[in-house]
Amino acid sequence: MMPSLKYQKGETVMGRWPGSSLYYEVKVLGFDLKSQLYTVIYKDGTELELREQDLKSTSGFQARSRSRSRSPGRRRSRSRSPGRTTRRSSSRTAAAVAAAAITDNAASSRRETRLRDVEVTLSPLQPTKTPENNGNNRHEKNEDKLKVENNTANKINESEKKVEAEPEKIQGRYNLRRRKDDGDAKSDEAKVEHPEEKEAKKAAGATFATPLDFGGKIGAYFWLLFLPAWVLFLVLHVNQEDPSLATFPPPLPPLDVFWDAQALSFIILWILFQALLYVTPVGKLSEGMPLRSGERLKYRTNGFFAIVVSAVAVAAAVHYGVDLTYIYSHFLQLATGSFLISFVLSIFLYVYSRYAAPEQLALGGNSGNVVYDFFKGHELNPRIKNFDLKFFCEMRPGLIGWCLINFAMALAEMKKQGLDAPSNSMILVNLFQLLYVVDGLWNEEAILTTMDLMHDGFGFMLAFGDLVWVPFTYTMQAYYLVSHPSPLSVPALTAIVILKLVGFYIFRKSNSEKNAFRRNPSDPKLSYLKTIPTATGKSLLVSGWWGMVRHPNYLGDLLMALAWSLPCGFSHLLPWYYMIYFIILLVHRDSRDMVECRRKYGLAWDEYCRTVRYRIIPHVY
Ligand SMILES: NC(=O)C1=CN([C@@H]2O[C@H](COP(=O)(O)OP(=O)(O)OC[C@H]3O[C@@H](n4cnc5c(N)ncnc54)[C@H](OP(=O)(O)O)[C@@H]3O)[C@@H](O)[C@H]2O)C=CC1
Ligand SMILES: CC(C)=CCC[C@@H](C)[C@H]1CC=C2C3=C(CC[C@@]21C)[C@@]1(C)CC[C@H](O)C(C)(C)[C@@H]1CC3
Repeated sequence: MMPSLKYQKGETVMGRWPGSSLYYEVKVLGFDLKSQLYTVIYKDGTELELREQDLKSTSGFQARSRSRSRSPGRRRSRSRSPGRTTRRSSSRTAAAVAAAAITDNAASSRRETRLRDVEVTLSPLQPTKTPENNGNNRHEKNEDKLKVENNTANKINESEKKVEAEPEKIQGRYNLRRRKDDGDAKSDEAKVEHPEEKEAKKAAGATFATPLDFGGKIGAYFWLLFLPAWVLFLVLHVNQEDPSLATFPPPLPPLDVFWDAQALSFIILWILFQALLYVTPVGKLSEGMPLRSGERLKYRTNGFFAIVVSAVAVAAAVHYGVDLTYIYSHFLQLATGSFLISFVLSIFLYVYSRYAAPEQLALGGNSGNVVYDFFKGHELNPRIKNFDLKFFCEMRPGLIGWCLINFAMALAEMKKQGLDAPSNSMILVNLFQLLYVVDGLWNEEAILTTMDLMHDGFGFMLAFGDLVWVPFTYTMQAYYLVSHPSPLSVPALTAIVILKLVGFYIFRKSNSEKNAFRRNPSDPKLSYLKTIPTATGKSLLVSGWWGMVRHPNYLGDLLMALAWSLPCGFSHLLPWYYMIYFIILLVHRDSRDMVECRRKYGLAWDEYCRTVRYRIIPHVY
């Protein structure tokens, strides 16, 4: 029993879908005094947390005529209603709706049919205007007040073929979030929000979290210590004459060897140089995916410009006598300097996030545990004015620095081995990884639809990953080749190049296909693709690359990783480190994504998984 509460445990009431005015039948499971939120469960088993204002007694609802609900005008107004969301529950609720959407549909064998061009048809009910309704949600008077029977809610009506319409219209029909063209989000919010709602929202944002990853709170301590230790191990290990497991662990140098003020200042200069290029008003301003608030951030996607200018600057420096092999000889000190910067940045990010609005926090980094949130990233998109720290760090200093380090290793190899030109293996590693980075920067906009940008907060994991892990461990193959020549026969070289190109083709095509689809689902160029609609407004691709396996981009990436290690031969495990790490990383990312998508899309995701059975490698995994 929950005394003196409006709704009691076990009671069946109507719960609002945050961001819309749709109501679903839910059962009250509990009430959290601290956050002042009710935990409710939908008929499909999805749990979420709602504020009292978003719950209504069932008696206040009555059935609405079907024809009214289907009128395009009404549909439009519904999709455009202000997204006064309960942040804490929005994504789980979306899953609930998605689940409802597919319930009636799951049994039918839609897999063989063309899955695109289907319409989500709601069977809504309208609440009568009871004093309770009016009292709790005054601002809703002008909204459609709808109740949807949970188990019959969003029928996939195959008979009603949706005409290939302009994207606006299609999004208007499905997208239940606030859209940019609905006007200024903040002013709308201001119109409808009451002080007590603000408080509830604050609480919602402050306490909601998705399930903990990476071993939870204890895991966060572990990773905080393990990741820097592992980089240190690799750097010391690769520096040995014999980097085999027989010389494990590598000897630890005296502490003063780690520190070099000059190395630190070079790193700072490099980051500032990249920051300068980032803010240069050259290149496109791209829009990110809609945030929970419905807002879309703008990003300066001038990465290709940045790498071209950086290459010119590096070439000029070499021309004027700068010895880039400094990077090889001071690798440890440069790594230490980068680590310090990433650590200080992470502390800044965490402190900065304490001043962020609840809706700006990352759901996955909002556990309430300082260490976990520090590690995972508390704020989703920390920005200083328009300078997006996560986007910048992920795409610029580390990524372009990776190519710079590889180039320096090629020069170091020539110097150390007395060569006039780098070895074939070194050229392959340099060109392959350069292609990877240049491609990432050329298609920089595509990163806006990846997990890191959409879901992961910016904290130690990514700051360290971007500034230390990428430049100082992804360069292991090139570093290894400096003192461990690995000659390649022509057939071996040809086979490796083919492998790289096949991997690259799969990687690029699949990433571009998803990115194009997410940006404009009704792009005529994608009209041949089959999709599963979900009630969140987004559809899932079930043919093309994303119909082959659930992560075709990971498959391409893994083939490329193999092509990066093969030129180093099989004498040591060290150059295979990236391949091994990458398998672990991508399998874990795939699992994280499965959990996230299951939560977002509910049964529609299960339907996708039934249709596309393999995760990364067709018929294997
Ligand atoms: N070199 C490196 O160190 C690393 C490279 N990468 C590479 O970065 C790229 C991005 O990877 P990552 O961010 O992990 O994941 P994805 O780019 O694959 O993004 C996953 C998201 O795509 C959407 N999605 C999933 N399935 C479908 C579908 N069937 N139809 C439409 N949309 C779908 C979902 O988001 P929603 O539905 O919300 O849009 C899902 O959350 C990959 O190529 C990966 O290989 C990644 C990590 C490290
Ligand atoms: C163990 C640990 C510290 C994990 C951090 C993981 C990060 C190193 C990676 C997470 C996702 C990444 C991506 C790229 C680099 C590595 C990180 C930051 C990426 C920028 C590489 C270039 C690609 O073209 C890409 C843009 C698709 C890719 C995006 C994901």
